[in-house]
Amino acid sequence: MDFYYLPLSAPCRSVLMTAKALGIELNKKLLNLFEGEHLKPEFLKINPQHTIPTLVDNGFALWESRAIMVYLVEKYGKQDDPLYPSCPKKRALINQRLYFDMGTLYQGFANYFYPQFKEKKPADPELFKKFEVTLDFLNTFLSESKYAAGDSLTLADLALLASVSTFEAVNIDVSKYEHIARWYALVKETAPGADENWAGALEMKTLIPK
Ligand SMILES: N[C@@H](CCC(=O)N[C@@H](CS)C(=O)NCC(=O)O)C(=O)O
Repeated sequence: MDFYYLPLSAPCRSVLMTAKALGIELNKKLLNLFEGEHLKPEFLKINPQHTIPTLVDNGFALWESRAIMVYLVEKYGKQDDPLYPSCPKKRALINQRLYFDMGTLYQGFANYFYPQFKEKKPADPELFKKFEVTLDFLNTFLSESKYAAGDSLTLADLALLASVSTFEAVNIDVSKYEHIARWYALVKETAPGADENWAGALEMKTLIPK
């Protein structure tokens, strides 16, 4: 399976951790966004939306990290795999966390951080406050269970771990959020592929404005 990615990208890292958890070997292909490789015709043929991560499984191309994660478990995981169990309620909770991670938490971070490195704008305290509201939500979710969506590690933890590692790498302190801090210490040590995730997250430091 070809996997187009960059280590610093949080969505790419969550797929890498999923593959690791499932014991899948990916044929990793670095795609350098900073050099515009994602806009070349050969990549646009695979993914017209030109985003990474992108997976190509025997001619079947898929992008959107959380869709890739779910595909990998459904195609290559165990029956009723604990990463994404078949019980509709358990699955629904995992999906809720995945959509929250994409549309609220990471979006809140991106709204605050991206203008600083993309447009060289100063940090906006109002946008930071809005981002903190999303961290409060995550803290509340994590006060209810050991892992992000119940008593065991699921895809929700892998996606959220990739995001929170990115925050830590760019010096956003989550230690004041009691439940995030407890959960983060746990998954950062124990999630499959956590080391590779952290090594990639550290590359985000290159984007911190000087
Ligand atoms: N929601 C998408 C986000 C993908 C995304 O925006 N990836 C960035 C890198 S982290 C990218 O490919 N940017 C290049 C572009 O959008 O042209 C996912 O989770 O896969």
